[in-house]
Amino acid sequence: MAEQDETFRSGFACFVGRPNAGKSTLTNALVGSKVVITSSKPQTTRTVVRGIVHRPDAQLVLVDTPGLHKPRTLLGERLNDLVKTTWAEVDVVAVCFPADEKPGPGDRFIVNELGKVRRTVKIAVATKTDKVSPDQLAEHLLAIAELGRETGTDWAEIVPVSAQSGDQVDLLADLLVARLPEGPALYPDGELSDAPEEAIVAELIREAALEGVRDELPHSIAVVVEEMGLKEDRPADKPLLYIHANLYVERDSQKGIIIGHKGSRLKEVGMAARKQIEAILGTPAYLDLRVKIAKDWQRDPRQLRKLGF
Ligand SMILES: Nc1nc2c(ncn2[C@@H]2O[C@H](COP(=O)(O)OP(=O)(O)OP(=O)(O)O)[C@@H](O)[C@H]2O)c(=O)[nH]1
Repeated sequence: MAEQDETFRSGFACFVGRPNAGKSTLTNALVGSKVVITSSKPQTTRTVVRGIVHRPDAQLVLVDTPGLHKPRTLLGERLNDLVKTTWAEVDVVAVCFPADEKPGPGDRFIVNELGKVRRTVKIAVATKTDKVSPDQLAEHLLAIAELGRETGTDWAEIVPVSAQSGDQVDLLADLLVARLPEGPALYPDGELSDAPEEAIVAELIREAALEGVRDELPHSIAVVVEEMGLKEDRPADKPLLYIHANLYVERDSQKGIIIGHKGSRLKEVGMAARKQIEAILGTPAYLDLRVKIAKDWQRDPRQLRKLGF
């Protein structure tokens, strides 16, 4: 009997490519009707969740990064550093090369920079394949492979797709999902439009806190983001997002589980949550996490309101 693979995967991918490469259209094609655009304040976030692909076997979160530019100023350089930080934190980066245009210097620059981010899986996507003949497409795929060789970039896959006709879009989804780590869904299923960033941050902290202790603390945990904003004393090119969040449990014993020996577990929770938050919001973050006891909050309407339920 064939064994069924019941692994659930979740993680982050981003599309990069020169302007007009077809990134947005492809995102929409992958996400389908379930488009989720989280509202975000441009001054606090540099990465935006563009869409979430919900599948029975996986959740793929597509994030946006600002365009990478040839740096002409120090600020430009710092911005590019931020892009690279995001690239390093997502699980897979897909570079889009429109099939109706030859890869050029702009593409080379992006691929070169991406090549410096060693760990992240890179996939090349030949977009807009409906616009070219099979021969032209073959030539295009060879040019992408060649660009990979010249820049020392190891393409995990080279996939031709047409977001317009839908051709190979499912295959691309499969290939992206295959590169995600095993893990639970990061967002609730279904519509999540305009989820405020605070709610996303709270959910990520909650997930991190429950990791590994789900049996001991089934639902007795709530997270409230008390304060969140860019620190004002930072230079514009070195933003730091300050987040103060309270983690509420019901009992003293639960507090002990969350905090761990000499605070070791809480430290891990904070680090794991911070990494996810930074990957989603694209800004380095400082997370001030405190554990509090809200006795029997699950049964107390006043407490529940305070906790945002
Ligand atoms: N024929 C065809 N056109 C496409 C396809 N994908 C995108 N386009 C068109 O190409 C143009 C650019 O597509 P976008 O998805 O906006 O490209 P983008 O990379 O997000 O562009 P920027 O936001 O400028 O970076 C639009 O006019 C799309 O309609 C495709 O698969 N086939």
